[in-house]
Order: sequence, then structure tokens, then C-alpha cells
Amino acid sequence: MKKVLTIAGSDSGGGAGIQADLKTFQERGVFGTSVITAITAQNTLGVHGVYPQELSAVEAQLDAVLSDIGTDAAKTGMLFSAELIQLVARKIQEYSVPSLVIDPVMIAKGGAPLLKKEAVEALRKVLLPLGAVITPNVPEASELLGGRRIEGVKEMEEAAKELYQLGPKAVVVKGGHLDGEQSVDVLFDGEKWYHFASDRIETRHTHGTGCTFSACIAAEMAKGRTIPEAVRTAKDFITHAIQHSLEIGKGVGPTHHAAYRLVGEKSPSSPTV
Ligand SMILES: Nc1ncnc2c1ncn2[C@@H]1O[C@H](COP(=O)(O)OP(=O)(O)OP(=O)(O)O)[C@@H](O)[C@H]1O
Ligand SMILES: Cc1ncc(COP(=O)(O)O)c(N)n1
Repeated sequence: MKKVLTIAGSDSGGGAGIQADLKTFQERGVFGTSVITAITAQNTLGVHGVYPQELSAVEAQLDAVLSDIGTDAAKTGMLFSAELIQLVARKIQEYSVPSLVIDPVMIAKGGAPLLKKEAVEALRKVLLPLGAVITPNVPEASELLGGRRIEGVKEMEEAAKELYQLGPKAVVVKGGHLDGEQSVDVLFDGEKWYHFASDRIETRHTHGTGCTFSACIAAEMAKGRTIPEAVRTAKDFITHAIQHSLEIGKGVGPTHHAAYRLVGEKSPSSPTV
């Protein structure tokens, strides 16, 4: 069985972070391992506390997983500080971790910061160049490009091309935060752009979409899929998960990680434009 590692924060509410990643790995038929960078006290109403783990605790987890079990792909999520980013980057190089998907998590849906402001530079310079794929949403892409305005697909394409210059092998700019009848994600792999579009689903229960999407890309890459194939599957997977999202808690509920399996691949919802 292929193995995939998530290096991310814990979401006690179960919809995002490590929990979303492991559920996604299970659904995609890969063996999931985890390194917890921070614990969050979180539910559908928001983030109530952030407890970054000590560097030595994160290093010990990375060594434990990578020295014994190894991995066929990995993803990063919430990394919180420049020190944690530097540590993770060093270990990824030390163990030659393949197929690294970087979700540059910065701010939770409710507005709580999951990455210190001063850590953006470390993310940009130290970690992003190691990525096989990076998956910023529109606000994250904008922040990584120094506050660039991104309001449509054309600007997403330009942003993806510029982010590619930072060194990753491919960039997906996700369109969940834009308006419009369709939610379009733009992939640039250094040669061409691919668009993955789905009808925008009317729901507020979208907690964990970004985590789930990047975890699915990593799982598919572990199984040997090309980057465009992996992104296409992830788009289908997250679209089903949002279509069947769960009204759990009093606020923004999570997506349904098992929806793709339960509903099947019948209604391919992401034609490549
Ligand atoms: N309302 C929606 N309808 C259809 N697809 C959506 C919707 N919202 C997000 N998506 C899709 O979900 C995936 C994640 O995109 P999004 O931009 O929401 O990421 P994110 O901002 O990192 O997630 P989050 O907002 O949960 O932090 C993308 O494939 C995007 O197109
Ligand atoms: C621990 C943790 N990590 C990440 C996110 C963002 O989640 P997403 O962008 O998938 O909604 C979150 N809310 N909590």
C-alpha cells in the first residue's frame, strides 16, 4: 500500500487539518501517517486556541515516521512559524521526501491566523521551492505575491505563473474565494495552464475544503498519477464532499469526506476547460 504523510495542525472539530487529511487518505486507499505541528482548539464556530508544538516534538515525529515507515508523498498544511517551516524544509530534504504538496495555510475561514505574519517570507523562500505542487487559495496567492489583486481567472493564471518562478514544479490557484457561477481552479506546470471548473455550490458548510483538496492530490501522486490527473481527481473529490457537506455544529460545518465513494464517480463534475 502506498504511504502518504501529512505535516499539519490538528483540528479538534475534525473538519480540517490532520483530521481531514487522514480521512481523505483513507478514502483514497493510501496509508496515512501524521506529524502534528500545532494543536488547535477548534469547532464549527471558529478557532478558540492555537498551541504550536515544540520544535523537538515535531522533529521527533518526522524522524519517527520517515526513518522507519518512509513515504511515497507528503503534504504540508498549517505550519504556524518560521522556525517550524525551516525544520520541516530541512527534514524533507534530509529524507528526500518525494511528491510534496504544499498547502500554504495562512488564515482560518473565521479569520484566525494559522501562520505568523513574519513566517510568510520563510514559506516563500525556504519551503515553496521544494514543492511538487503548491495549492494557494486566492488570498494566499495574493499575500505570497505581495498583496496582488486577483479577481478573475486571467489574474489567477498570471499569479500561478509568477508563483511558479518561486521554484515549485506546479502551482494550483484555487478559486473557492471568488464569485461567479463556477468555482475554477487554475493549474500551471511550467508549460501550460489547465482549468478545473465546477458549478459553485450554495452552502456555507465548506470547512476544510483546502486541506481535503491538497490531501487528495498527495494521495493520487503517491499512487503514481501525473500532476494534472491528481488535481482533476482532487477537484472531483472535493466537489462531491462539498455537495454532501454536513450540518454538524452551530457554524460552518465540514465537508463529507466519504461522499465521492458513496455517490460514486458517476457525475464527473469538473470538466477540464
Ligand atoms: N462553493 C463552492 N462550490 C464548489 N467548489 C468550491 C466551493 N468552494 C470551494 N470550492 C472548491 O474547493 C477547493 C478548495 O478551494 P478554496 O478556495 O475553498 O480553498 P481554501 O480557501 O484553501 O479552503 P478554506 O476556505 O476552507 O480554507 C477548490 O477546488 C475550490 O474550487
Ligand atoms: C488545523 C487547521 N489547519 C488548516 C485549516 C484551514 O483549513 P481549510 O483551508 O482546509 O479550511 C484549519 N481551519 N485548521
